[in-house]
This record gives sequence, structure tokens and C-alpha cells, in this order.
Amino acid sequence: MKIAMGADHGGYRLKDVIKPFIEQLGHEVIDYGCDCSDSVDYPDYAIPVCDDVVSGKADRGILICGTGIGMTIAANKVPGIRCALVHDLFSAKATREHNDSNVLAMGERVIGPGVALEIVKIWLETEFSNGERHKNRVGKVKALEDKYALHP
Ligand SMILES: O=C(CO)[C@H](O)[C@H](O)[C@H](O)COP(=O)(O)O
Repeated sequence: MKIAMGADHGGYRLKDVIKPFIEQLGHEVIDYGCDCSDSVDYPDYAIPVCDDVVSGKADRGILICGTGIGMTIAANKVPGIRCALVHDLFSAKATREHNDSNVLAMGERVIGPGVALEIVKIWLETEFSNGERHKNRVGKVKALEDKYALHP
């Protein structure tokens, strides 16, 4: 798969640990930065990743900031994005099976690299469930994008 990645200054160190790990798993990474501790704004890094996922340039996205919360809020403003904030292994599997999440967010100030790498592996390798109830619920979430869409 092609995985788009982005981080702010609170998450770039974890991004730089996860990136080679994803490549070792056989995936291609599109890295939108950032790459140093200079203070930046998380929406500027969330949006290019989400744009790639929505357009199909990337299959999935991974976003990292200090808590993962800012990235999650920004990502879920983009129609077509289902971004899950995950800091445990159970949720990594469940959000793929139940929510068909296409973007994963994590907080470098919340979890260590060991857990983060396990989360990434599970999240990349778990398929969306075929269960009708999950498809129905994701469909209702998609319908919200039309209901609350801004009109030009
Ligand atoms: O958006 C966040 C918090 O919800 C991210 O964790 C940011 O990385 C964090 O706010 C950055 O904080 P800083 O004090 O500017 O380093």
C-alpha cells in the first residue's frame, strides 16, 4: 500500500521511527514532514495527508502530533476521512474492523515507539469487517458529510 504520513513538531520523532518500519513491511511512504522541532501547526500537515487519501494517491494515512488529538480533529473535517485516534492494540484492530478508518492518529507524548509500531502493524493488516451492521453505520457517517456540507 501507499501510506501518506504527516507530523507536527510534537510528533516528527515518532514519525521517523514508524516510517522505516512501514517500508520494511513492504509499503511505500509519502512523507509530508515535518522533520524538526521548530514549532508548526498540525492542520498544515494533516490536510496534505488527507487529500492524498481522498484522491486515491495514498491508500491510508498516518498522522502524529503531541497527543494525536489536533491531527484527529483536523483530519475528520475532510469529507471521506475516517480518522481514528489510537493508543492501544485493541482499538487498532477494532477501528479497522468496525469503522473502516482510513487515517490513524497517534500522540508521541502519549505512547512509546514500541506500542506505536505494534499499533501500526495491526492497523495496516486488519481488514474492514463484512458485517452488515458496520457497513450500515459507516454509511450513516458518510451521509452526515452531505447533510452538513457547506454550500457554495
Ligand atoms: O494538537 C495537539 C494537542 O491536541 C498536539 O498535541 C500538538 O502537537 C500540541 O498542541 C503542540 O503543543 P506545543 O505546546 O505547541 O508544542
